[in-house]
Order: sequence, then structure tokens, then C-alpha cells
Amino acid sequence: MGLRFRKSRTAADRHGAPELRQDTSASGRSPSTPGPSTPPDTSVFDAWMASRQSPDGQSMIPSGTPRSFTLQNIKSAIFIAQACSGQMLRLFWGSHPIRMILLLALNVGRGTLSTFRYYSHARILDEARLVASGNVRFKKLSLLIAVDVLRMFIENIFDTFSISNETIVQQSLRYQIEYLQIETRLRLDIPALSTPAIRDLLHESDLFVQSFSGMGAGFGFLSPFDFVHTLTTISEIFSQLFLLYTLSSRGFSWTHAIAVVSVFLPSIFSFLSSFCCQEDTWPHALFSEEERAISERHEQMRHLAYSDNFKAEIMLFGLGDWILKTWAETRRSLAGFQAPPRSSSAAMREFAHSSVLEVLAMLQNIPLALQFTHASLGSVTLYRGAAQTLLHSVTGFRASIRSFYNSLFLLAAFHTAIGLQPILKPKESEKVAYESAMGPEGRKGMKIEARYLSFTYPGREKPTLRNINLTIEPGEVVAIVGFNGGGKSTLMNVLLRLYDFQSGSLYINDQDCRKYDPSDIQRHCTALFQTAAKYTNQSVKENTGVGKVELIDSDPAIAAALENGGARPFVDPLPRGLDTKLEFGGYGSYSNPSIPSDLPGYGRGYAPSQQDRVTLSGGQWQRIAISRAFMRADTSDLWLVDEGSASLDPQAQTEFFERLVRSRADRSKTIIFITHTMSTVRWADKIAVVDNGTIAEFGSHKDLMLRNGAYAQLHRAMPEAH
Ligand SMILES: Nc1ncnc2c1ncn2[C@@H]1O[C@H](COP(=O)(O)OP(=O)(O)OP(=O)(O)O)[C@@H](O)[C@H]1O
Repeated sequence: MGLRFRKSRTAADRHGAPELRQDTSASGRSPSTPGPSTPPDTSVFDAWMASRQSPDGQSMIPSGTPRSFTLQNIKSAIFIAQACSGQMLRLFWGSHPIRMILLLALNVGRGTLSTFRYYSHARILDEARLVASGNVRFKKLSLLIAVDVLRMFIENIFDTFSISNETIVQQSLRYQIEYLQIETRLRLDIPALSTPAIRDLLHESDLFVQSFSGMGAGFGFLSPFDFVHTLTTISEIFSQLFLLYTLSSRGFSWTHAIAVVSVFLPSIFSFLSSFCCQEDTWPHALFSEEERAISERHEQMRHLAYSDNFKAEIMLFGLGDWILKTWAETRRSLAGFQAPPRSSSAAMREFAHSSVLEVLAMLQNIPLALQFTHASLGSVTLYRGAAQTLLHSVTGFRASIRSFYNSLFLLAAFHTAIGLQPILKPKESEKVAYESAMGPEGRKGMKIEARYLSFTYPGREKPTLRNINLTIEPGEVVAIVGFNGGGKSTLMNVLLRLYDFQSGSLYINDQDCRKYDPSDIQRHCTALFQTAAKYTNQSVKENTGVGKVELIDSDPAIAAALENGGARPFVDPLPRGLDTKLEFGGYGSYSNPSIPSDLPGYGRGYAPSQQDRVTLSGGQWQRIAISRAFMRADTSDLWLVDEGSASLDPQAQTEFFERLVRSRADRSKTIIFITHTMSTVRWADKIAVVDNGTIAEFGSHKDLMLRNGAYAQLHRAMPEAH
């Protein structure tokens, strides 16, 4: 299946943009194939993708990179603002309508506060100046000071109220935005999440969400919420302009005209030059493949240094120096990339820019010099205050515009992401409900038929599974064996509908599997993955109960699952029983030496770290994972075990298989298990040998031994087989 986005092969194609329609001709899929994770608002998605093209059109800039001010990008930003503003306004409005209006009004009001402050100070200064001439009017001066104190008091109350109102609105908005983002991440399936363009989309969407909590960095983040603050800046600019106007209207002169114009000159010059000098905002080297590779290596080294998981190997193999050296080298290289040597013309431009700014700032003082003889001290102070605030506000406004410009692209990502749908979900009109199958001799369970099934991981060129042909009857027990990297786990993931296949067919209970909602199939399966999840810092109850969340509070159901999983011997003596929290044996975990680590239990004891939490061994974690899988055994037609018992000792492994088979005494479940241990193969009715992505042999132990092929060879290589 080819991913298609545009007719011509652009950088977007090369980076795996999701297709607008399914390319059925290339994949050989049936028309009933579920739709891809098509962004619902493709025009916003197109604008977002277009903004990620590098200026030469040859590559895509990494997600999270600020966009440059090109004509194309500016057009995209305007389009995004138009297309998404409705949604944003609805979100803003929906959070707290009254508080939202207050927020806008208070932000406008805040901008005028400095004008009152300067005006009040100017009047006090003018009055105080009379002290020198002996004409001091104490009553008036006291009144002015009292008014100023009152102004400060009101300003304080205004600020306090406006900050608390803003916090409430921001928290509410943040909640809504984060909720939508988390919901999207949970809704999407693995194929959607592995599509490079969707991953980038979600990354920028995450940055958008982070910008609401002030956690963003590097993108010049400014959430649309923060943009409300520019209302303060705008109102500040207008109120200072008004102040300057009132100063000049006391007797207009050309010096006042110069005053108003000169106040703006540095800002105007700076504003225009920031748009004109594109080289300053587009460091090409930042996006080269070379830098990306170095940056990745840099991150890897940092991760190695920080993560506890690698500590043992780092110490054992003496990797410390190598990690530090590589980290330092990559860091230096990155610094070189981030600060490319400036060309002499760029340096000259920078010099000219700063000199002009300085001259313009100096020009601002000319009106002061001209007026000094006849203007009052208050007017002079007022002029300086207004001029500086204006400069500051316009500069701040310019920075806000730039940040807001960038946040529009993050908004586009968020807007598109929250509309994404899982790739594997079938169309409502074609969906069928799952029903258990009946097999020969009244056996129940899941029937699986794969025909010429092939699968390639997203972003990979070579298929991992090729022409898989396999029929598993309801109630059958099948062992999958083969060499490392052959594709066994991948086959399990495809059977579980965690991944879709590109060609061939897969029938489950005589129905095309693509007609089922994957969650409908998964509800009837239980699985034990090669690397079982460890819900660290969560209780035994939660670690087990998540196997069937409806029963997470049912102590009897959890106790039964722990019994089946062989976990009770070490769970029962725990100080807080099912409520004891479980920890992974990291190097940072705390051990309390006063508690003996050899508490009675199954096999070796656990290492208690605190009264309410324990650190489990690898095998104990595996028993918890098995218990979790047993939580859903009653309602499952299929058990899939991917070396889930590999960490168990031989006796425990036998017990596990006995329990597994006992749990389907009436042969009411299909069981598929992947194993490298030949002693466990005896539990299987049939064996599939997976080699190099295909099923090399399939049959009973007896048949395959007689065949004397790959299985017989594997079997003979295992000492415990004899
Ligand atoms: N998420 C993934 N993305 C890309 N390639 C993958 C992914 N998972 C596995 N592979 C590749 O698919 C191939 C088959 O891997 P798989 O885990 O299915 O093999 P396996 O037979 O289960 O191996 P083992 O016996 O070692 O567990 C390997 O080459 C592996 O690199």
C-alpha cells in the first residue's frame, strides 16, 4: 500500500503524509477496507504540511521547528487562523462565558493603568516643584498624593482580581485542551500512531497543549490564550498615544509632532527589518540530515546517562567515559550548527541595524531638549514615560505577533489531530459484531484463517511477514516456534489486530477481520506479551485488575486471578495485601534494611522497600502479568502468549501451562503461544515454525518430526527435548 498525499512527489510524500484516500489498487485490499486515519479537515492539514516544507522544497523541517516568514507560510497562517478560530472561540467561550468576558475587559483595562500612573506622577512632580519657589500648595499636594495612593490601591485590587480570574479561565481551558489531546491519543490505534506524519502532527499538537500550561519551549510559544494579553499591550499603546496627544494638544507645535513620530521610529525600523532579513530567522543548517542525526545521538547519550535501566551495563562495561565523550562531542557539534559562523555581510547588517536603532533612540530626546525651557517637569516626565512605555509595548507586541504566528501552526496540528480516527476502525455500514465460533467436536473459541498474508512495518521497505498461510480451529492449541527475529511476535500483533496487514486476507470466525471493530475482537482475547507492562507505583490490585477494569474493585476476582497466575504465595504475606504498591527494581528505589527480604513466599522472597510498597523480581512481575491475563480468561475465545512464561522457573512454567489448559477444560478457547522452550511445545496440538517472515512448517509434533525439516532441527538443538 502506498501512502499518497499529493500527485507530485514532494517532501511531504517522502515523509509519509497520510493519504487522503486509501490506495486500494496498490494494496489489493477489498473495497470493504476500513478508511485510513484521514484528517477530517484536510485543508488545514494541507496548510500545516505546506508550512513544513523547507524553503528549497527538498525536505521537511522537523516537527516543532518555528516557521519562517515566507509569503506561502503567511498565507497558510492566515488560512489556519480563519479555519480554526471558530473552534478556538467556541472552546474559549464554552469554558467560562462570563469570566471570559471579564478576562477580555480586564486585559483592556490593565493597559490603561500605566497612563493613569504617569499622569498622577506628573501632577505630583509639578506640584512638588513649587517647593523650590516657595509657592508650595500643601493641601493640593496632599490631595494629589492621596489620589495616587488610592490609584495604587485600586490598581492592586484590579491586578489581584484579574490574575485570579485569569487563573480560573486558564485552568479550565487547559483542562479542556488536554482532555481533547489525551482522548485523541487513546482513540488512535497503533497503525495511526506509527504513521510518521501523524506522529509529527501529534507532536506539534502536544506542543500546542503544553503552551497552555506555560511548559512550552523553543517554539516561541504563545497559546491563543496568552494572546489575550496582547489586548493589554494594544490598550497600552493607545492610551500612551492618547497621553502624547493630550501633551501636544496643550499647544500644538512641530516639536510635539516630532515627539510622537520619533517615539515610534525605533520600533518601526526594528519591526520592518525583522521581516526583511530572512537569513536571520532561517538557519538552514539546523534542518540538515546530519544535524538531525547528531541531535538524535546527543539525546541517546543523555538518556543513557540519566536512565537507571542502563546503569548496570554502564558500570559493568565501563561505558561512562564513552558516553560522556560522545555526549560532549555531539553537544559541541550541535552548538556549531546552532551558531553558524556569520557572514561578513550579516555582521555588517547587524552593526547597521543596532547603530540606526541607537541614533533613532537618541532622536527621541530632541523634542525634550527643544521643550525643556518652557515645558513643566511633569510634562517632560510624562513624555519620557509615555515614549518608553510605547517603545516597550510595540516591541512586546512585535514579539507576541511572531510567537502567535508560530502558535497558529501548532493550532493547525491540534485542530487536525483531534479529528483523527483510528485506521483500523471499519465503516459503520460494513461493521459486523463478533460471535464465538464452533469448531469440530463442539469445541468453542476463535477460528483463524490467514491466506497469503503479508505485513510491512510503517516506514520499512522489506515485509516482516510474507505469504502467511495458517488455519487454526476453535479450541486448538498451537505453538509458534522459530529463530529470533523471524516474525513470531509480529504475527501475534497482526492476529490481535494491533497492526493491519497490507496484502492477503485474515478471516476470524469466517468473517473478514476488517469488518470487525478491532476492540470487539480484542474484548474476546487475552494476551501475555513478551515484555509485560509493569504498572509501577500502583497496587497489586490495580496491576492485576487492569486485566478487566470492570472487576478492578472485586477482591474475589483478583484473588482468583492471582491464584491462577501463581502469584498468591508472594502476594498473600504482603504487609498491605492487595493494596501494596509495586515497584520496579531500579537503582533509585529505597530499601528498608530493617525488614527481612526473605519473607515466606514462593521461591525467592521479595525485597521490601517500604511498608506499603515492594520491589518484585522479574519472575514475580511475570506472575502478576499472568494473573492480569487470567482476569479476562472467562470471556476470552483466544489466549495469546508471547514467551510470557520465559522468566518462570521450570516448575512454575509447567504449572502455568497446566492452569492454562485447565482454564479451557472443555476446549472452549483457542490458545496460541510463542516459545523457545521445546519442553512447552508438548502442550500444543499443532506447531507453526516461523522462519524469515513466513510459515515454514505447520503440523503436529509427530508429523513435523517425521518430516525431519526445520522443526526437527530446532527440536534436536534443544537439550530439554531429549
Ligand atoms: N515496531 C517495529 N517496527 C519496525 N520493525 C519491527 C518492529 N517490531 C519488530 N520489528 C522487526 O520485525 C522483525 C521481526 O520481529 P519479531 O519481534 O516479530 O520477531 P520474533 O520472531 O518475535 O523474534 P524473537 O524470537 O527474538 O522474539 C525484526 O527484524 C524486527 O526488527
